[in-house]
Amino acid sequence: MPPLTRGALTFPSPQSSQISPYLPPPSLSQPQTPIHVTLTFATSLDSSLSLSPGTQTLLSGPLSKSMTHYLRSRHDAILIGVGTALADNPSLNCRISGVGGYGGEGLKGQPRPVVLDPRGRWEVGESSKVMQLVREGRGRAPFVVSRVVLDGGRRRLLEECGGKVIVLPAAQDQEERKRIGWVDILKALREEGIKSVMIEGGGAVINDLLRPDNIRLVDSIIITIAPTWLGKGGVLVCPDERVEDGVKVPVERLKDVQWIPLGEDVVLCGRPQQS
Ligand SMILES: NC(=O)c1ccc[n+]([C@@H]2O[C@H](COP(=O)([O-])OP(=O)(O)OC[C@H]3O[C@@H](n4cnc5c(N)ncnc54)[C@H](O)[C@@H]3O)[C@@H](O)[C@H]2O)c1
Ligand SMILES: Nc1nc(=O)c(N)c(NC[C@H](O)[C@H](O)[C@H](O)COP(=O)(O)O)[nH]1
Repeated sequence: MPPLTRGALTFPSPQSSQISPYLPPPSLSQPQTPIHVTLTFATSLDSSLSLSPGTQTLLSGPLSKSMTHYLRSRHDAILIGVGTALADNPSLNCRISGVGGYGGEGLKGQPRPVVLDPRGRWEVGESSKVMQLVREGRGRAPFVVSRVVLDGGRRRLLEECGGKVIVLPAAQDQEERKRIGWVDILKALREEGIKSVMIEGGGAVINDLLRPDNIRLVDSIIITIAPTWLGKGGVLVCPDERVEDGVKVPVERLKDVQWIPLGEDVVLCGRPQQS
């Protein structure tokens, strides 16, 4: 057991064993289709991710927060939408004791941050926590997935520290041309050597992944439910309704379900029926 380092977290092994079956195996020899995807987020009892768009709301208690960092240690990459990058200025590193920067060697165990930013809205600058952690040797440089080539300044800043911009075309077969297809996004990550990704949100990203044509790409879903209501006006997890032959049907129901109490929160693990 490495010595506890400043800010390092631990996650108890009884709970990590319960969650492990939903995570990518430690060495993914068989390429997944195209990679292992875990969708994970924290929600209130009224299905809100935050009090309002553009604000960060702490929902997870200390134990479920540690779980998130355990999940981060078990994936090659963490992906968020640009709305979350702008609202939260997140660190997107792993702070579990024993990973690189937290008692471990180099950047071992640190996931690659990926920001889905189709129009290049994220300012990758000195004030970004992700970049501060890169400088401190406590996190990897981010990849930005975009439809546009970022300006030279931002591109250089990213590339100098090992990050990059991945430019992908807009989706062809979806009604919203602003989107990038998830198959294309996952394939591009696979080409970068990433075999597993945890997708942390926010609302637009989660609701997009819950569409019938996208949910089949998700291997596992791990949701922290906090004992609080945030009220109207929050950022909701509420995908578009699903209609088949003119009749409304459930969007999705999970299989292989487990409920794991973690402090005052409960964590729901499951797999989509269609994955
Ligand atoms: N509780 C949690 O676990 C949690 C997790 C993440 C974020 N949040 C909260 O969610 C809020 C942000 O959510 P949001 O919905 O505003 O933003 P978001 O993070 O979902 O980002 C939305 C943006 O992502 C891009 N995007 C999404 N899908 C895309 C696709 N298929 N192709 C191309 N681009 C795509 C678009 O630019 C879109 O505007 C914040 O308040 C944040 O604090 C909470
Ligand atoms: N598990 C979880 N519980 C929460 O209560 C909450 N607000 C988030 N939000 C997820 C989102 O991705 C945030 O941006 C990161 O949780 C910021 O966390 P870091 O700075 O990277 O530790 N996630």
